[in-house]
Amino acid sequence: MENECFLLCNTGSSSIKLALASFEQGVFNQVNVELTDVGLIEALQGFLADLPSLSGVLHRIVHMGEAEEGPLAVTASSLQRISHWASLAPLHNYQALDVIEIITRRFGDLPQWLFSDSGLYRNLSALRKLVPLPQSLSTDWPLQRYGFHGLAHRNMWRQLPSSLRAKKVITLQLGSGCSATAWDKGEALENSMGFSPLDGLCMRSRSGNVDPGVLLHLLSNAEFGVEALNHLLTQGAGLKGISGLSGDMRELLQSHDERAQLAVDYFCDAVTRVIGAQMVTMGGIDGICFGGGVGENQPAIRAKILAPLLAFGADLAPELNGKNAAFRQLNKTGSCMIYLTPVNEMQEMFGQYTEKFRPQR
Ligand SMILES: Nc1ncnc2c1ncn2[C@@H]1O[C@H](COP(=O)(O)OP(=O)(O)O)[C@@H](O)[C@H]1O
Ligand SMILES: CC(=O)OP(=O)(O)O
Ligand SMILES: [Mg+2]
Repeated sequence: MENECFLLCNTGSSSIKLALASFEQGVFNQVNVELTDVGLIEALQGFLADLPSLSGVLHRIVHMGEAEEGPLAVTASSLQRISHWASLAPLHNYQALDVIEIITRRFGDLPQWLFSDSGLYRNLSALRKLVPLPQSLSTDWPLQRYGFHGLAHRNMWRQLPSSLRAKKVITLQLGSGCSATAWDKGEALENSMGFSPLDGLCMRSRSGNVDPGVLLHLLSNAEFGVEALNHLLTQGAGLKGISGLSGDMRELLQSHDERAQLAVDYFCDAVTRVIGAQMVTMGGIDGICFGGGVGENQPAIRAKILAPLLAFGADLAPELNGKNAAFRQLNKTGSCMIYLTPVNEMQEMFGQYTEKFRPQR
């Protein structure tokens, strides 16, 4: 039926995004609720209070190991899969399970569909999957790199002109969680997150890369157990940990505190370095895309990240790099195209759903 309506749910680490969608209108009525102001359940129940009749519910799930991108039906076994990976994505999978449970209680056996954020990377090369440890150490949670933000990265890449999609591109999702994906001819070659969404770039409250020696040192203190370390790396590190002030880039940019400025510098440097590493392993770069709450809204951060990359053809045009967060090209010259690609994971989910299930007319 053409006038079906779907509910879309995206539980991020700092926000829940909810929307409706139909085949005629696409995604509409999207609300983004920052979970600092309101709790997850309150936000969801507020949205559920006044809904048209639904034909299905679509969920973004951050860690599903090497499951396909989606849509995957919600069944006992797919729910078990979300639980299985939850300890590696504690800011995401548990909340998504809560959302699915609330919806199941409210709507009974209304079809629900999952879209895996790690699915984009299920076919990485053996080299890119490698974690340099004996593989026999863990069988239930294979010690390898996965990668996340697949929906966001695919959505950014999709917005590019087809000539650029056929080349070497890096997409940057800089939000609460942050990651970079290297694309060559439409294939995702790697993501800066690895075994878990803690890896790679410095984030709002997640550490990104840390010398494992630091972690061993912290654990050698008898009063500092695994739980405390997990809390530190997921909720007390990154921008928040460095600044001691806040993980929110808006607050750091307004602050004159030295630690806040250092946190911003560290964040930008980490992104520049990852672009550098991905560019070199791809053997060049033709385009860079900025997305996510920080990437879309902060021209100064984009400029700081790209400044060292001028020598590699990334020539950001200051007059195009303004506050307006709409899709556009940000360079006029230079061999590396620069784009602002506002991320819409909801559109990506609904697009994938539509491709598979829209009745043929
Ligand atoms: N105008 C802005 N300037 C800088 N940072 C912002 C702005 N708006 C949002 N953010 C940051 O982006 C994050 C939200 O980005 P988003 O991509 O929606 O992230 P997520 O999906 O990870 O919650 C917030 O946590 C906030 O720190
Ligand atoms: C994977 C991840 O970190 O997601 P988010 O940025 O939505 O928290
Ligand atoms: Mg997100």
